[in-house]
Amino acid sequence: MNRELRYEQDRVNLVMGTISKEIGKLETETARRKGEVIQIRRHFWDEVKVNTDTFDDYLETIIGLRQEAQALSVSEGSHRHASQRLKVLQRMKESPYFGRIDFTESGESAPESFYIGISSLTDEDGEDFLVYDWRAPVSSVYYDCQPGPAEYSTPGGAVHGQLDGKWQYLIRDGVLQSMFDTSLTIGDEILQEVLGKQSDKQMHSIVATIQQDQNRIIRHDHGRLLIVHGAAGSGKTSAALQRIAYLLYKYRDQLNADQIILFSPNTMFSSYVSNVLPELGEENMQQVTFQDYLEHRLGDEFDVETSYGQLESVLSMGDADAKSLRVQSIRFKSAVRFIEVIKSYSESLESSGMRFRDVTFRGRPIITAEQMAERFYSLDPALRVHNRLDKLKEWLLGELKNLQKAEWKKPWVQDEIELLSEDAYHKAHRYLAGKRGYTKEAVADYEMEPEALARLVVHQKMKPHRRKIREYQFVDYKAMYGQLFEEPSQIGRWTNGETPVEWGAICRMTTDVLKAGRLFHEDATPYLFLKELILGFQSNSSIRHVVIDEAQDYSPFQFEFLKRLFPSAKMTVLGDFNQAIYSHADGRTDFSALSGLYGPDQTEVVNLTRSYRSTRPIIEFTKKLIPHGENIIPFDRDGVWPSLEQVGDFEDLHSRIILKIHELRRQGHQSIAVICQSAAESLNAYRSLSGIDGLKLIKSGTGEYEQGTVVIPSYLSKGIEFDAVIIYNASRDVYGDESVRRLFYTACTRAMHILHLYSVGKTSPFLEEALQEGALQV
Ligand SMILES: Nc1ncnc2c1ncn2[C@@H]1O[C@H](COP(=O)(O)OP(=O)(O)OP(=O)(O)O)[C@@H](O)[C@H]1O
Repeated sequence: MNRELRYEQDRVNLVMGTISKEIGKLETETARRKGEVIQIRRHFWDEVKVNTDTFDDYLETIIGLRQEAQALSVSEGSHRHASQRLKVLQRMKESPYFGRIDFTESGESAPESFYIGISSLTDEDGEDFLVYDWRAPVSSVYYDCQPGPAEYSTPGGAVHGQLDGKWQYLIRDGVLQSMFDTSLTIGDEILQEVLGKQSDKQMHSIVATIQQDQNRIIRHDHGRLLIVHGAAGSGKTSAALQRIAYLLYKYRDQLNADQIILFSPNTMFSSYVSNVLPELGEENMQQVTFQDYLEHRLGDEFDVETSYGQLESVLSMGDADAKSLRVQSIRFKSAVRFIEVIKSYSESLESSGMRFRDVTFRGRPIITAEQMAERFYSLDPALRVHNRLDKLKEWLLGELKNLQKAEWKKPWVQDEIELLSEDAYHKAHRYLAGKRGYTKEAVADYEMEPEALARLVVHQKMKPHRRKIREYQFVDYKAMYGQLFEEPSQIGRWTNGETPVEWGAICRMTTDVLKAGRLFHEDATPYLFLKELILGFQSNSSIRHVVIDEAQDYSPFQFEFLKRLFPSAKMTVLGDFNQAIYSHADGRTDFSALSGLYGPDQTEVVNLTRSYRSTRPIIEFTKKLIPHGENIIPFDRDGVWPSLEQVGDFEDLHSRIILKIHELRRQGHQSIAVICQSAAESLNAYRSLSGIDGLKLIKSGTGEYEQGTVVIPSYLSKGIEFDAVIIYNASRDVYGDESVRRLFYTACTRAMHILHLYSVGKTSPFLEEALQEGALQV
């Protein structure tokens, strides 16, 4: 070992010693805190005297409860904090840092060395930093600068100086394996090693090898909207997660993980990425799918088609006319123009067209929809729709009260009283006694008046009606959305006379589906949007950052909706239009439709063109599947070229796939995916290949990504990666239509090390260029 390495190893030893001591202290601390939490939980009620006899007793009880809850929350918080720090230190024990910069600040005569790791560490006195957190201001120099003049920003202003050198360390279990002068490019050697590994069940953080353009995304900190358009495998998801960790660090006094929300394509993806933040000692942000949100908001009203359901339906349509109609419907209803239609339509409701539902009581309408419409339009037209609805609501509640007065003498009330259970009777007695001022002890003295009981019975009977009115269930949103499609020519009012091609047929199709109680996926957001415009938006102001991954799959309509839903949030949008798999994105190649969302001053676009996931030969091949693929730059990792086997029939196909999987397993590949176009094709493939041991079928409901050998539909493989990918049938029959090119590209770009394609019969035209240019072995 040369002198320099020995010096560095000694330093590693010193840092490791400090880490071990801190771990020791923290282990004692976490055990103590844990004991404290258990103790408080166990004796929670012992410490609180529950007494509600008098108001003062009641108040004392509440105060006692609150104090105990506070003590519990403080102890739990300290325990959580200590455990998180412990986890980080345990990771640092394997590798305390990964980088170093030698930086001479202007005015200083000698450089200072800054060692960079996943978290900060000071010496035992807490005075000197042994390791700087990768998110500390000075660490940006490591990711951003080349030797020479350099600067970094701090809350107190920019710090200028000279970067004298930049080093990378590979430390395993406290032993320095190697160090590289990485002054010019960060991490080629270490990146090679990281990327050459087998894929994992879960995504990992990339702190040690963040690249300069990715760092721009991570540290971006101005404007409301950051758009990242990047090639498959360029690190969009990774950068987004690192960005969240960065924001949590930078704004640790003002921001917590609950105020950040990540929109994922599906729950399997959510589980796949859920490890990155905890690995860095941060709590996970909230994760949701747009589909879950739709289901949550609309599931009670409709059978809502999922995005995958929509995709499957388009993929499986044999009738070309029906398919074209559906695709046109999807495109029109997802576009910016339709947002304007819905807005104008909702404005038009101010003067006419509001639809209501009869309020019925005991099976007969007591206030009809027509009466409500009449009342609504008799209100001051200067009032906004939702204000008029408020007034209508008050009127309805008043009407209900009047009705209550009229009802109590009716015979049905006596019938109900006779049918009251003993328990219900006693409850009513207690309740009325309380209202008459009888104390608990004197309840038995109260003699219930029959009239009071009758009124109470009617009041109770009307409870659900009052609730429905308070929830505005008297507004018939369904009818109002349906009304938009009742008379096809009316849309011209809101589109300057232009009517979309086939609009009449789209209207008929939509009306039929709505009548059947279903809602097409493309109608779900517009429907919700209309509902919110009518009633006022239900927004969530506590969310400060919204991160949308696989954003090419969201329609402009959905973005507009999300913007209104989270009015106080900044948005980070990550996507790749070459992987846009839904019909609404056809023809779109970038996020320009989003430029109007917050305006150009608030919007920044970053392009990532370097791709890391796959070996160079795989990227060279996949580049040839898409327009302008030549712009994608592969990270130079060697590997075998993708290969293609044409087979005569499915029997032959299955026996070859089985042999291939055995071969791949023998070579040590642990995650192998047989990627099919659709769910239907996946099911067939799975049944035919079920002899392979441990084979799993991934379906749209699969919640957790399990590693191994899987059969998976192309659209579900988004965002995930596999050591080896087998394209089940890259034939003209399956991938012949231009509309599935992006789906095909998405499937092929999932491969890290090996990509093998089969084709039953004629091959897909998407492969022609690759075949001609020798980027695919046959
Ligand atoms: N700077 C980096 N250092 C190490 N690994 C990286 C880096 N950038 C990306 N990777 C790796 O490349 C792979 C692809 O990254 P990621 O999934 O974030 O890309 P993506 O752009 O979201 O891909 P896609 O759009 O295809 O889903 C992952 O294995 C990730 O760990």
